[in-house]
Amino acid sequence: MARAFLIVMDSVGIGGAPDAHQFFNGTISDTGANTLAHIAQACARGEAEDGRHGPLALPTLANLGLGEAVRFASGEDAPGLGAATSGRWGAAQEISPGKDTPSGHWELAGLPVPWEWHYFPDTQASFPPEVLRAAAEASGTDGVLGNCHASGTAIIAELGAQHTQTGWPICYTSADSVFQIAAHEEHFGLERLYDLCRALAPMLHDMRVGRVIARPFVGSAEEGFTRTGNRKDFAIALPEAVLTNWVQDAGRRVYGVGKIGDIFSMTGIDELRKGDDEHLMGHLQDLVETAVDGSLTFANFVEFDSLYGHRRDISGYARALEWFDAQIGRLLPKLKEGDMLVLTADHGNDPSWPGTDHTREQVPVLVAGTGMGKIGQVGFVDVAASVAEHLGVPSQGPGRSFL
Ligand SMILES: O=P(O)(O)O[C@H]1O[C@H](CO)[C@@H](O)[C@H]1O
Ligand SMILES: [Mn+2]
Ligand SMILES: [Mn+2]
Repeated sequence: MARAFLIVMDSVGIGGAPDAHQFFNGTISDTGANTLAHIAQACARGEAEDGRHGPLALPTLANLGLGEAVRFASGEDAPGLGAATSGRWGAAQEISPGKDTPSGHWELAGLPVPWEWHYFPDTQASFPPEVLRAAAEASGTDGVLGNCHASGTAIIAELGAQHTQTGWPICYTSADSVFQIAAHEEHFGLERLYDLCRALAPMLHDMRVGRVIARPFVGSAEEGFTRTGNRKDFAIALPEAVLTNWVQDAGRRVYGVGKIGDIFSMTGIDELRKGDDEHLMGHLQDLVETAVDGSLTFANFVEFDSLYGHRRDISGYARALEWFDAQIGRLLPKLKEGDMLVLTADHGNDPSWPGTDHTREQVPVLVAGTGMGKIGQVGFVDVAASVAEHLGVPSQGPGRSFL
């Protein structure tokens, strides 16, 4: 029986979103942002030489049609990424009014976000007094630090010492609909940080804030502060059934890999495997060998976004892409008869763009296992419809299969 592997390369956008101009932060819009093309162009110019060298080398993804998808979506060149030779390729546009992880994944799973997210303003005080009061009360402190838009690594460098002295949690946000709380794992306590996030989540979800995110860190003022892998997202619940539910309701098994569990609040997921991207790749390789007939494996590889996109690290992003490409190259020959593997993304995060936020872009849709050729223009929801059709389960969303 057919199996499906749906793999999200977090933030690997390919430019060309027709509504990019609407994503304007008061200084610059996302028009022209192009994560993949700008990385490839920087590599070709010899400007991404940290831990790697030369033009971007993604032979497996290029064979599946990644270079073609970039050129199709945006008209921009992706040097080093030649013509498709083995896969089916297209470019997908998002309609949800958000360029964040939940919006992208929900829509890829067949559900465009049916509401406007609440965003906190990029002003001197980002959060309203009642939210600040609730945060201080729930943490048992006299106040909170931060209360602003920030990069997570920058704000712990700036306020980490004050946090360990006062015990006050660091609350910050971004261009996404998020309320993030950074706190020291030992001084403040990891479980206490999770409890704080859990306590605040209902109030923030009622305001249509998509996620409350625990951002624990360790270290000292002398040695510097570093975030740990114990990040935890408390996401708003999905208002309707999505691909994972459709598959599960048809009596099939659904494997989640990485952040998928958090993003879908575990709805429709039978089994979740977690870890850093290297471990996730091990889980994926294992699932290609062991996932049961008729199953869906839904994976997210987040480090493109979290370690390199937000940090505006072009070399690091290129290294991560080259590592990922080599791993997928090892995995494809292990696919079984009847398997379909789809590679896509949830939004952009152009490391050459000003700021540290996501960028509104189209995303690639690369399909292995169902022949080759151009799919062309599709919507995010069409990914869910296509996976459902491949598995032979009823598609309940607005998408149309491109198979
Ligand atoms: O700068 P850090 O803390 O990594 O924050 C990033 O992580 C958040 C959640 O993915 C995004 O909204 C972005 O702001
Ligand atoms: Mn994302
Ligand atoms: Mn992100």
